[in-house]
Amino acid sequence: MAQFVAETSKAGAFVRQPNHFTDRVTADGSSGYPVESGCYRLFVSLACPWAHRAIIVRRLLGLDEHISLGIVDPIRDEKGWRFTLDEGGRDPVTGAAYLSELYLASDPSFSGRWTVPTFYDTKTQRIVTNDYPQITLDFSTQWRSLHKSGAPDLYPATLRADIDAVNADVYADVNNGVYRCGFADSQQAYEEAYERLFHRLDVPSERLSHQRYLVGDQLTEADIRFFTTLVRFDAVYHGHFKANRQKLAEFPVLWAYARDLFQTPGVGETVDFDQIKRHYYATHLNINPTGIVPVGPDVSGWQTPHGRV
Ligand SMILES: N[C@@H](CCC(=O)N[C@@H](CS)C(=O)NCC(=O)O)C(=O)O
Repeated sequence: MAQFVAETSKAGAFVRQPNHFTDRVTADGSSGYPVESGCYRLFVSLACPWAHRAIIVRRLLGLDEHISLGIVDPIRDEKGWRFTLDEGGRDPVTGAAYLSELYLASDPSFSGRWTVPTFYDTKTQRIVTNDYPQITLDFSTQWRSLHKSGAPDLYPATLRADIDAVNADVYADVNNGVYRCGFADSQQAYEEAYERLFHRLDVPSERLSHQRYLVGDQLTEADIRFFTTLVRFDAVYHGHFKANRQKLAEFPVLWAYARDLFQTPGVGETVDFDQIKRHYYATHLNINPTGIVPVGPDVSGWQTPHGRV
């Protein structure tokens, strides 16, 4: 039985649902949602790689001063993401007990999965977007007036074409590729996803042996997107999703690269291995019916010197 039946093809491959809310916050406000400090709330799970991108970019750009963060319980129940980490089991800003309440208040006909990240406007009390690839690009380009001084340019105009090309491959074969391994409902779909995943890990391994970052000589959106999958690799994807040709720690270049990113101020602090493991192992019960969460791996290696320059 597939993890998500509605998102499984006849051949047993996982085909991710499209994003439903695709409005945008813009610098000039032409979208109806202007950039404004203190108005918007980002709902995340610390376990979720798509949400993790937004957490990291928000932090690196200093937008944590301007966009509040709502964190759901890493373990969903049959009604989805819950605010059980908050006092009284309700999000303190919206009063919601479940993220689904915000989806249905924004669109009563919504019938897909309620997903994080969700970007919410506290003024109109509506979801602006759950379009995760656009959220971080807009943080970089539209929210510039509120970036902290010295914030990195994670999506520089001159590198955008390269960043977009790398992101497209990494999305298909790595970010979503691990899910295509884990949620495959046939041997063939799993093996295809597995081959593509490890091919796509071998290619940047070569590139990263002579350059510090994926595109150009600076940290960009491409590195953040790659990182959120790499940091989960040994803890969950290797075992739970059967992405097990190698562990990340067995790829010398990629492992050093990932540690370099982890040790970048603002990045490692956003990683919560406990919530990551509990979410995957205790939520996808089709894959792990006992719900037992593994004790390992030892994550102390993330702090060891990476030696990259
Ligand atoms: N919005 C995208 C990606 C975001 C996403 O998949 N988030 C996961 C967590 S990593 C989620 O919220 N899943 C909720 C669910 O499966 O019910 C999608 O719809 O597939």
